Amino acid sequence: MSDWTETYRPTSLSEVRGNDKAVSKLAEWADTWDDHREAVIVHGSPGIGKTSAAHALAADRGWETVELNASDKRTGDVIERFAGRAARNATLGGSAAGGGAAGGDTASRQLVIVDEADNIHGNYDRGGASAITDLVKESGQPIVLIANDYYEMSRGLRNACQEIEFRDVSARSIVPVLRDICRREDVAFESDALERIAERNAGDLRGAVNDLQAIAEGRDRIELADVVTGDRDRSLGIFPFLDAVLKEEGARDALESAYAVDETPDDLTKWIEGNLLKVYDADEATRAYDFLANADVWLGRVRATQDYSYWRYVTDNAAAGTAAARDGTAGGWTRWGRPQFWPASDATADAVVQRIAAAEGCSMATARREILPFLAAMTHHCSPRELTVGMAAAYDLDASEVAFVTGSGESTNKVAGIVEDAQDRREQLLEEHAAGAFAGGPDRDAADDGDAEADGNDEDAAELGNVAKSDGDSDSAGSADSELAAGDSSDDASTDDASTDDDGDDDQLGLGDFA
Ligand SMILES: Nc1ncnc2c1ncn2[C@@H]1O[C@H](COP(=O)(O)OP(=O)(O)OP(=O)(O)O)[C@@H](O)[C@H]1O
Repeated sequence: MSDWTETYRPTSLSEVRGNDKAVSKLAEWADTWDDHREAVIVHGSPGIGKTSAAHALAADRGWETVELNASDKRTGDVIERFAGRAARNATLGGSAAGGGAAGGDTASRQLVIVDEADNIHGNYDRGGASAITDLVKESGQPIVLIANDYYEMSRGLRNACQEIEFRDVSARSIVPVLRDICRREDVAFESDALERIAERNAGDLRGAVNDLQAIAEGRDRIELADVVTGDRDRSLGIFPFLDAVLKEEGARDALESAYAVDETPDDLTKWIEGNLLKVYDADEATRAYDFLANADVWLGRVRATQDYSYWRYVTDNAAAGTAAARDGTAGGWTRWGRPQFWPASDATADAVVQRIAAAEGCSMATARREILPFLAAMTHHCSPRELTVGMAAAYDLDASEVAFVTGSGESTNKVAGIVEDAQDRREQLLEEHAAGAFAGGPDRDAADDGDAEADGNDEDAAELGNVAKSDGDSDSAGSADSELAAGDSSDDASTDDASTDDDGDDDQLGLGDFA
């Protein structure tokens, strides 16, 4: 049987269900392209017809299409070749014509469709999102950028484009599509059954069509009972599973859902752990982490004994426990992400782990397994910001590394601002630190006041930031060091602050310095 989502893909804009306003905006964008020459970002949840609408638009206008995937590194080059400067006077087929760019012969235009455009950052390796923004601005052909998450795209790119939001397709609009397919496939149906399929796919038309096809296989009539049984029988995808455990189901149902997913308990545990904080509040997460810790203990036992019967306790804790830790249910659509620490060979992960291990004096394995997950949980999506800045400063993380730990988009302003502040923080601390060690700069006064904040020896340097020492000790240590510092600094302390900047003693700093 061919894939029904392909067989019944809309071939004209008039066949795209729901989103009438968005569809007419898209048509208007295309028809006025010669006047504005801007790209458009079409965004919304998966499976609601964004890509189909772009193709249908081209078909209606008689335009060729070029479909590119933003997560493919070559996409930037391809856009540059076909839609960038070079395309000003030539069409994709190579004909230097009055087509596309020159206006007039719009029939020979090509519509460039860039899928997963919210993944553009980090994957386009020649200048990142800003380079692609330039290409989009200068494009000689209309470009449709398709994205799930509009705000994952850089502000520059967003500003350079028009925006059209596609909303989830209501169950009411999904049912007629399913009905139509049943008629064309000669499958009889009970209306309740189609309604049930539409409802359980909550706005995702592609999901509904896929479900319909799975249930219709081997049947010439679909009844409600088939759909309900199908609910239990079908192997559950990981995203519906996460919906079930983290948002919708109680412990028992969540456990059954876990059995229906085609993933091993250790992978399931990672998926749950990696996505928990997207929906759980602090209290729920605290309870859930207890269960996940138990799951981890049982995973350890499986590894140690190779007795896979223990897996059931992993699933009990990870699925049923985590579901039980939730206070209520949640709705809406959540962008579930792959667990962050799977690619053990990932270069960014390795760089971060190395930096943590060096700073904390622990092994890479400890940094990877025991520290990194905590940092990720504490700074999820860069919140709280102060702590994230502290972490970035402590381990000298760049934007890709902050993005990796926090799960935020690398090219977002949020991450860029944090990296900048972290850099300032490092410089400031080094300056303060150096000033204390040599008592040269403005901090000299503080040292003289007996604050003892500027103790320059290594031991205390490691504690810098927690240096609110008790008075007893600090007085003598402080004055002794102040004298030493004064002596040391006699050569250069009278010069301006800059002389104290570059001591190169940043290896003395630890996380405590920044948090
Ligand atoms: N609004 C719609 N009208 C008619 N069919 C639709 C609609 N939305 C989705 N479909 C069906 O689902 C399939 C997938 O839709 P499409 O690829 O356009 O979704 P999408 O929103 O681009 O998803 P993604 O963000 O995952 O790329 C289509 O081939 C079609 O069969």
